[in-house]
Amino acid sequence: MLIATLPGDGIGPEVTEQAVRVLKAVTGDLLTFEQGLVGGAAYKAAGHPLPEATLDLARRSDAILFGAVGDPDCDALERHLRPEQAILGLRKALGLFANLRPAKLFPELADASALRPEVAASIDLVIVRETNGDVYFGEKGHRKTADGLREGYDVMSYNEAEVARIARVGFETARARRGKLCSIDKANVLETSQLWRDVVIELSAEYPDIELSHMYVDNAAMQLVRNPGQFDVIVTGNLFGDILSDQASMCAGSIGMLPSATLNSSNQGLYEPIHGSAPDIAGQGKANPLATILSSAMMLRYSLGKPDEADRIEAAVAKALAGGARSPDLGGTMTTAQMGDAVLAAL
Ligand SMILES: NC(=O)C1=CN([C@@H]2O[C@H](COP(=O)(O)OP(=O)(O)OC[C@H]3O[C@@H](n4cnc5c(N)ncnc54)[C@H](O)[C@@H]3O)[C@@H](O)[C@H]2O)C=CC1
Ligand SMILES: CC(C)CC(=O)C(=O)O
Ligand SMILES: [Mg+2]
Repeated sequence: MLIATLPGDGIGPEVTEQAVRVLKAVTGDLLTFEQGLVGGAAYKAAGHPLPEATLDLARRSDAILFGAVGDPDCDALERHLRPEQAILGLRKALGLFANLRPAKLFPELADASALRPEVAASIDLVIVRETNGDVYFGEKGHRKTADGLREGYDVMSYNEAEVARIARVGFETARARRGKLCSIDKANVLETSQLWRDVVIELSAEYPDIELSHMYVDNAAMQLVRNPGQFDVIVTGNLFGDILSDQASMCAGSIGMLPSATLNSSNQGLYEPIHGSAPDIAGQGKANPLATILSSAMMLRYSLGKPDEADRIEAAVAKALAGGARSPDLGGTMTTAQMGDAVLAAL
């Protein structure tokens, strides 16, 4: 099976390297890895953040292991040449619309959570975030107002098919877990959200066994830190899911701990940590690779049909943490490679 590895920028290559080591240890010679250029690294080498060769590799692969993109050197480029367009472009080109972001506290990390340990202990949820639409993909630009003021705009929209498609993933995910789905929107203000809520309610007729609730996103941000244990599965749009998942990560100890899978309708998937390229710590061996290692476990489970190997990796991460493995974000001093070593030793 072919795995496209797209390390990208900043800490992306550092964390991806550790995940590849773990994948190789668990799968022997089952997987073939082919590396592609993406993000700022691709722009600098080939003049585009998502070169055709990388897109072709991604299309040919059985699954994609993605690091992160984003480079301060590229922040002044025209929007379509910026590194971040690579991840948006891959999600769109491959129809990767269902971004699953599980957030669960490893008990050993209760002290690393920003929440009191007894509150943090309850977090065990999955954010199902739509990643093919919303304000990220709407018409955008700069214009002048009638008064001659500069104005930026980004159009937010979802059509009913897009909402139903992701809502179905939310209902199915809830059915495989504790049976609770919370749809998060801003229907009190946004028409996009009103349609979102209407469609989710219509679809709920097919899922009478699922306990459906709705919450405005501002309240959801508050409830996530007040009592994260109330959530089982959250389904939400691209923008709200992006923000709420970073918040959920800190409830679970660190942004360096949260993995993700982004699936299309044929279960091809892109697997990446939820964090970005972290230029503030890049090149220093300080990045926590566990989110990427846990993403590789999701890859084995969702795209490669290897649930036992996925379990093995997750158990090894738990064992490494129980044995005291801690990178700086978790209050320790271990380097990125030493964290990888600890997981390998625990396999
Ligand atoms: N999917 C992607 O490729 C994403 C790319 N980005 C891009 O990444 C760049 C940096 O964005 P930021 O807003 O700073 O978000 P970020 O997620 O890269 O970093 C936020 C903070 O978390 C820390 N952090 C992140 N991952 C960590 C890890 N594995 N271990 C320890 N600490 C970690 C960073 O050091 C930083 O202090 C930007 O160019 C942004 O556009 C941001 C989010 C996702
Ligand atoms: C760079 C962004 C487009 C992506 C992001 O923040 C995310 O997917 O979490
Ligand atoms: Mg994000």
